[in-house]
Amino acid sequence: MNARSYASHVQEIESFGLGLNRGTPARDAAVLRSWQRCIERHRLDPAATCEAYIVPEGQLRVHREESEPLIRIARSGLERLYQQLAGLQYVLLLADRHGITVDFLGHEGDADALRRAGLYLGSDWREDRAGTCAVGACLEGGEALIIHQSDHFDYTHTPLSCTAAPIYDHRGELAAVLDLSLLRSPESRSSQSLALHLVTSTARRIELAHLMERSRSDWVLRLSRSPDFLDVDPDAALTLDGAGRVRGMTQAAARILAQAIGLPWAERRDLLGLPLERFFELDVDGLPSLLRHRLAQDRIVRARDGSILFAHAIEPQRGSATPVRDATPAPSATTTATTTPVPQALRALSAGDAHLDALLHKAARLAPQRLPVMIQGETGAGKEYLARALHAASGRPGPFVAINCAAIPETLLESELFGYLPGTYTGGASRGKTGLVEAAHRGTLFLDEIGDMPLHLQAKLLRVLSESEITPLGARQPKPLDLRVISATHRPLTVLVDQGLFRQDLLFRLNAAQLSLPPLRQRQDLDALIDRLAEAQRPGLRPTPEARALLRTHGWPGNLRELHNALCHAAALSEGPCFGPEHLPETVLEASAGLPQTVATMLPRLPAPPLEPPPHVSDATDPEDPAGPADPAMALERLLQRCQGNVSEAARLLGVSRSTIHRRIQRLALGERRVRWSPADRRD
Ligand SMILES: Nc1ncnc2c1ncn2[C@@H]1O[C@H](COP(=O)(O)OP(=O)(O)OP(=O)(O)O)[C@@H](O)[C@H]1O
Repeated sequence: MNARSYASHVQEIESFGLGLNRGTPARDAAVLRSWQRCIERHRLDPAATCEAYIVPEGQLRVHREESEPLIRIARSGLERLYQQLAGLQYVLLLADRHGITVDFLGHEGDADALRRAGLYLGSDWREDRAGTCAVGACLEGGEALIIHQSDHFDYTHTPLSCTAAPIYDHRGELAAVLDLSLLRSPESRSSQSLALHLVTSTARRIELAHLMERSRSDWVLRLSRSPDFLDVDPDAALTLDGAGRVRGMTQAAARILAQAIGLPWAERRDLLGLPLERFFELDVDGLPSLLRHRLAQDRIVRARDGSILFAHAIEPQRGSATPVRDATPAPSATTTATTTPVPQALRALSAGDAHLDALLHKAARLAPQRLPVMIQGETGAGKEYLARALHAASGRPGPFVAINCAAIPETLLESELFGYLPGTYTGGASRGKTGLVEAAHRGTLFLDEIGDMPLHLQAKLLRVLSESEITPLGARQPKPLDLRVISATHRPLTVLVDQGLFRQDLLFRLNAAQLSLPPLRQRQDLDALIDRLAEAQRPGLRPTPEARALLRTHGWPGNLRELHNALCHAAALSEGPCFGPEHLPETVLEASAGLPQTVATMLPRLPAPPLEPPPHVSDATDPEDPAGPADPAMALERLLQRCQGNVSEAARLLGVSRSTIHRRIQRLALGERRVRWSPADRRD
């Protein structure tokens, strides 16, 4: 500790406490308010220093469980923000309303330093414990702010620069704080202005996503000061019941409503239940005129305080008369007096299919246990989604690490899985490498396509699982490991066991519990799924009756992946609130051949599909055939499109194995990355 700067830090705060330098222009007003609270309300001593505090694991689990719906919704926003800042050493924390970090993204290479500094899962940043800090001060003041270096009250935290924004729930209650922190930062406080902007806009988007998710049976009114990004990234949103009364709002919407009627911000909860016409020259009957079929610049509303806004109304979802879900479970896949409650992460996977709901009840009971689970299902049926939801519902503090055993070349699989010490390999990383198995310590290891794992690695994996410890290549001492394993396969593993290609003892260990996902063609919730996935593409987007008829008729060999792709296609080609048959991919349109004449005549004409693949199909689409298209990535992509993303079908056409196709996908960087881990997961 640098004695001089420690002394001057303490002296500045003590002088402030004595009223000697109040109003100093060098400090932001929010910082001074927090210092004052620390001294007068929390009775903290600036001379006392205290290391960051990480709550015990059991306590963290309770906090994560309580925040689970928010964590799930916030996660993609967090990941996008983290990617935007890649390489800048920022750490992202999501803290709950009690100041406990319930989600975290940071570079695992710095894990020890981050944990010591409190930039870690479970860290407690309440102001009355940690003194002035971004999370604590944001929770107290309810405003976005920067707490830069010596703004911190406790000298221990003065190397950090932290920027935080509040996340409010639909009732206007402060629900969480999003924080962007740096272990080491430039001297100038203004260097964090961009971080302030990013963290504020991400918090706004999380609030919007949260509101949208819980408002399926309500009208949604989105508002912006300018028409430019109104339909894609509005400033604010509120939800209204059938009588036009306010049921929910984002923070920005609460500010607009409060300002419109001159209500102080502190009384924002009183906005709920008031009719739309109290705030605007508009009532519920006027909402249809604000649907997206009109140009954004023509959708103008005037607030009662005279301000002008641009608006976008979204109708309640048809057939979704279900009351709003919050912590309240939906009628299916949910709670009864006698069954385990189904956590939101799992509930989100079903749109009302009875078979799937039963499976999700079983999954909810399995989630908190360490029992290995085997997920079976056709390609694209959502095995990895289910594994992620099991992890989210497990409360395990470590990361979710997914490995596709078919996608990693056999020669690399061992080092990827188990890691190695420095100097083990010529050409290996000089610092050695942490394997993916170890990276999943205290979290969940998802082994996709487990049937493709070579026999000698099966033996090694079995040892790791039986002994709960791992010995990286080149190491003498094993390291203890706390792992939950979920595996998935579309192959009949018992047949592989009979053929001597899969170890029976490993199979017994991996499938202690089984979950079999139904293929999409057997699900009863297809209609609701179509609406949900279309909504995710573009709010309000729906199929025309003809397009819906086609989507219902299609056999969906590529399951949810294929449905997702079809709706991306439809969203990309259509404009306005509806998409028709002409916006669907050809593979779906081909189903029109089997439709009743009345529907078939409404469809666009297509060239007749060939009954057999043309004889040159394997040449023309083989990405490695010199006679094929010049761009192997394009050829492989075309082949996969033709097979609706069905890797088995593509492999059959090319006469190669599924793993070969997976390897080519990876080498040519097509589609999703098949080996994934959260940025926080790697320890090398
Ligand atoms: N519950 C879901 N809701 C929305 N989309 C989903 C869902 N499950 C899966 N998808 C879509 O399907 C795609 C494939 O999902 P996932 O990777 O979980 O399938 P899989 O069964 O593991 O596939 P594979 O066997 O090919 O590895 C996802 O990227 C997503 O687009």
